[in-house]
Amino acid sequence: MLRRIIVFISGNGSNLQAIIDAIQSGTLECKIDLVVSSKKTAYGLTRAEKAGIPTLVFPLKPYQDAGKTRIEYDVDLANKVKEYNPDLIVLAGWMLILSKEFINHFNDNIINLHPALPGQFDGVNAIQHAYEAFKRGEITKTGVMVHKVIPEVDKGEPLIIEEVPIFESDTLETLEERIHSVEHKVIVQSIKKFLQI
Ligand SMILES: Nc1nc2c(c(=O)[nH]1)N[C@@H](CN(C=O)c1ccc(C(=O)N[C@@H](CCC(=O)O)C(=O)O)cc1)CN2
Ligand SMILES: NCC(=O)N[C@@H]1O[C@H](COP(=O)([O-])[O-])[C@@H](O)[C@H]1O
Repeated sequence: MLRRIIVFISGNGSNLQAIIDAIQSGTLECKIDLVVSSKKTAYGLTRAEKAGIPTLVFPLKPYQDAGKTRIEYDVDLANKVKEYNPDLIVLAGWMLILSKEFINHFNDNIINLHPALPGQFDGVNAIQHAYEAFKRGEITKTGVMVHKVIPEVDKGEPLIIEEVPIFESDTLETLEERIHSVEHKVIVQSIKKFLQI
């Protein structure tokens, strides 16, 4: 029986595309049941639609505008996602912190892709922070990890960690390109490892 995943995005979706491509090439034997986006403008939604994958746009702003809480948002999102009973939820550029009220519905079956080494640059803009730290002479390398999702942001147990070198000749753009290339490989490896497929 094919294992079923749901992919969460908020933007470009190049990592979603890497998963789609791996499935279509037969490298990854699973099915994307749904792509969830926190942004209606996310290009990843176009990628999903082109691949025939159902999408759910679930922005936070209507909740904020209605004076509702992040918990209410998370509970409603969890109830929608639970209907699919996924084997795994993959956060691939999902830019919202999920509360325990969401996480606890899915029995630790949530993983997140983060463009930094464990404990190096948690949160948003990790690649930029790494580049600036390199320019200050504070680090010589960065990396990519996929980790289990727990309430503490980017503190979950890593599944895969891959170091990424930074060169003196790098610009932020060349470093971003190198990191994204590693991400597209690691995200597929992590799904295979987690699902043991
Ligand atoms: N409970 C968890 N939720 C999420 C995790 C996690 O490890 N535990 N990983 C993140 C992904 N992520 C880094 O890898 C990350 C994304 C976004 C933020 C953040 O500060 N978001 C702000 C909004 C920022 C914005 O709108 O630009 C927020 O949620 O208020 C931190 C880390 C996904 N969720
Ligand atoms: N803290 C989470 C975070 O920074 N995630 C990062 O968002 C990008 C999404 O790219 P994509 O939309 O092209 O897949 C990726 O670089 C991913 O590591």
